[in-house]
Amino acid sequence: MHVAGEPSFRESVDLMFNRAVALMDLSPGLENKIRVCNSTYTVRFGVRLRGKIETFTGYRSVHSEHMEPVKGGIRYAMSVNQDEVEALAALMTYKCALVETPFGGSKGGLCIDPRAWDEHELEQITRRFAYELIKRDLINPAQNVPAPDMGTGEREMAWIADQYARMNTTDINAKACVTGKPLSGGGIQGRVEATGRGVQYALREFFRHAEDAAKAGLSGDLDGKTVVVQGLGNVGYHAAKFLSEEDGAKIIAVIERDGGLVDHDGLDIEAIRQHLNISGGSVKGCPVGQYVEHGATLLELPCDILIPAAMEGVINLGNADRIQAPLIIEAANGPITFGADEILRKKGCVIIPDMYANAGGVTVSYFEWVKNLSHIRFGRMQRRAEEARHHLLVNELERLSADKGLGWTLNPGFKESYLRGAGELELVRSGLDDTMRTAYQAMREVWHGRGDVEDLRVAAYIVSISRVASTYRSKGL
Ligand SMILES: NC(=O)c1ccc[n+]([C@@H]2O[C@H](COP(=O)([O-])OP(=O)(O)OC[C@H]3O[C@@H](n4cnc5c(N)ncnc54)[C@H](O)[C@@H]3O)[C@@H](O)[C@H]2O)c1
Repeated sequence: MHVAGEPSFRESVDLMFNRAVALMDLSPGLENKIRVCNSTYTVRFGVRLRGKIETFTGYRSVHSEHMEPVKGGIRYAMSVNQDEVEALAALMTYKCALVETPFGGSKGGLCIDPRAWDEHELEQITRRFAYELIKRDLINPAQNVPAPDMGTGEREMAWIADQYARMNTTDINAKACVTGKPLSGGGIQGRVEATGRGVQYALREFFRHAEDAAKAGLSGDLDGKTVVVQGLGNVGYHAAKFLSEEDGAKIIAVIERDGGLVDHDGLDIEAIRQHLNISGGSVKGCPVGQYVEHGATLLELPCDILIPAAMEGVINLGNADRIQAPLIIEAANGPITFGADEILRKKGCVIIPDMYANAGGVTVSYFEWVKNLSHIRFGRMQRRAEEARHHLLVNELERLSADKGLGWTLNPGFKESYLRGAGELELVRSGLDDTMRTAYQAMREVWHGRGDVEDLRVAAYIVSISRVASTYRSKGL
């Protein structure tokens, strides 16, 4: 969503980057090297469908290869364009650096309305798109590893993995070419809900710091907090479900494409999701809550926490001054434009930035990638011999990483659970929780520790950019 007169999504990301580097001591050359997108491949391919040839346009951007493989989702939407894909790829670079997953940043997209095609047609289109990217090493376990994003999920990732395996029959690591796969196809437990789970863990961590919550005029924990969620897709649904079912938060409004639902006593998220499944994604006619036709106006509802979890640019110069939430957590990528960010900051609104807030997805994708490369199942160990093998593997991974200067570090929570022989889901959750806490601490130290950093977004950029810069300094360009 782009409002006339505002910078594009990519320009908005660059302007936010510039705010941070203005407070850092980087050479202009290195600063520019980190900011720019390394490459964007555009592909136009034809597929014979419904008796005629349809031409589709897709992209895969690689923002930074300071670490490889590069990582980032593939989005299916009619609004996909080069500017958007490059902005999202840049955010992936900063996100991976912030949560210390050893990846560079990438992103892909296909201009398509996935709802306009049947499943077998989508499979044909996805396999052809994947073929174009695979043959150029833009999907590859060692170089470029996609994942789901808006409009794609486990199903599309399974098709991509299978397409890669067919084209690379001798690659023993083929499964690691993409993450977010179904469990039966080499996926990992907890990946589907990982981004929403990460939003929950991020909010829990925020409220653990009374001083931070006080900056938004809030206190206590999540219990009883009123929440508005935009987008009840993968990220928004899981975040809303976990916050309401496990933390006692009250979801008072949900905003979807064709309207919104309001109930000041709290909405039943599971019931809305069931309605969306039956109605094909429409909230109209939902027996839960009161229907509001112009859903976007609900972003302006008084509430404690606003969670935009749909798409970029939804909080912009057109509505920023009417937003009343004192705390916004960017579950979507780029939901607040550069101009709106400034207005909200001046009003005292605290924003938990996208590169941190939605990093749960890439964090668990990292675990899935490690699982695929290790070729052993994760989870509770039955026999001591097997346990010993796992100990060896963890130690070996770390030794290899140190020897080759790869900079891989196994996150401590993940390693501890792994060595204890915990179940796979426990392993994933504890690793994710640990990651979200550690990354928050890193941002917080910069936010509170320096007199010139006024918000969490700039703090997050400073942490990320410093890490990317130090990789370049140690390895060379
Ligand atoms: N899926 C992931 O693991 C992941 C990870 C990190 C970030 N993200 C980001 O989160 C956001 C959502 O991704 P997702 O995977 O949940 O997508 P999704 O396709 O599963 O869900 C998106 C939801 O938003 C709704 N929506 C779209 N446009 C809207 C609008 N203008 N107003 C209200 N609702 C609208 C859709 O109907 C859908 O229900 C994107 O910005 C994506 O880049 C996703």
